Amino acid sequence: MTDETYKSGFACFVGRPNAGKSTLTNALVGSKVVITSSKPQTTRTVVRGIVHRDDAQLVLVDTPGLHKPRTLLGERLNDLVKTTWAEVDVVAVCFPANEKPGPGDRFIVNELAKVRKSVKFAIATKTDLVTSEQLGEHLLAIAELGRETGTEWAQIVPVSAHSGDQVQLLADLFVDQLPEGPQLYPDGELSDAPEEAIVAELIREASLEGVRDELPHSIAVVVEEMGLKEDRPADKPLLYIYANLFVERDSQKGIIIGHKGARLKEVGMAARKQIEAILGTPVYLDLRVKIAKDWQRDPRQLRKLGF
Ligand SMILES: Nc1nc2c(ncn2[C@@H]2O[C@H](COP(=O)(O)OP(=O)(O)OP(=O)(O)O)[C@@H](O)[C@H]2O)c(=O)[nH]1
Repeated sequence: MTDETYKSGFACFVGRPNAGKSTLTNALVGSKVVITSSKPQTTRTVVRGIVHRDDAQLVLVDTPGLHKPRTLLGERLNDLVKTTWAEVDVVAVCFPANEKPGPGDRFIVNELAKVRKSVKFAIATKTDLVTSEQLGEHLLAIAELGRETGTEWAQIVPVSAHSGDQVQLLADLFVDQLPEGPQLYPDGELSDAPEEAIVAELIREASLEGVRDELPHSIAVVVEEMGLKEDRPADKPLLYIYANLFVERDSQKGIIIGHKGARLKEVGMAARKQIEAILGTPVYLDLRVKIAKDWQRDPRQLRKLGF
């Protein structure tokens, strides 16, 4: 007799920027889709990807980075992160194997240690970038960080999202932690995000390319209108997207738009290519930059922008 118990639940990746969380999410989901939540600005709220298996469904939730809050947005984001940690079945901290665990990692692990009831995994990501000796040292450093902070790692797992090494094992270990439960999403669904949210996130990502340090949290994207153009033949559809990109200040507007609009044009093209690849339809993207003054500090504007 086979065991027919079906399991379902949630896991969430945390880690410093560039730790490899999104890439690992994609590797687990098995699709190059950018996976996002039901709200705009998803990497800052919650990002979900869904791993479908015969025996289980694993919903991956991504959270924004935790940081020292300086604005109302910063505070809300940190609260959101901790609420998520307490609600998921597993919290997995990603430590890139090619970088020594540092103060940033310690900060995250310390905060996580305060959330007592969650099951915690440590993941050594990007293992393809290091030798086995280096990986060994890295794993010891992770274990040590656990001891120092009073964090009990249920698993310490080395993986490479690029080569695929151990990705399957990681999925199995996640599933082991899930409770018995029903299928939460229909077969084949990769994300519960409405298309508008995916599109907004792709535009935001493209607009941050190369200016992340200058404008870390200052950009919000709202898709105002999206639909198939009506006057097109059925075999030549064109998706019309009208989106606003909000920045806080005039100077930021200049950065986004660039000299004679050159940068905005690049952003639009990069975003359009990504959107077309994911939605499978040619896209006409109408992108405008607007100023929503100090939106991060203004509760009304935050609500309007989806926070
Ligand atoms: N060699 C190698 N590079 C990787 C691997 N996983 C991710 N990367 C690279 O590391 C960089 C960061 O990866 P992301 O997945 O965007 O990292 P993240 O943690 O989601 O980053 P944030 O969104 O900034 O928090 C990208 O350039 C990836 O291509 C891996 O397994 N091997």
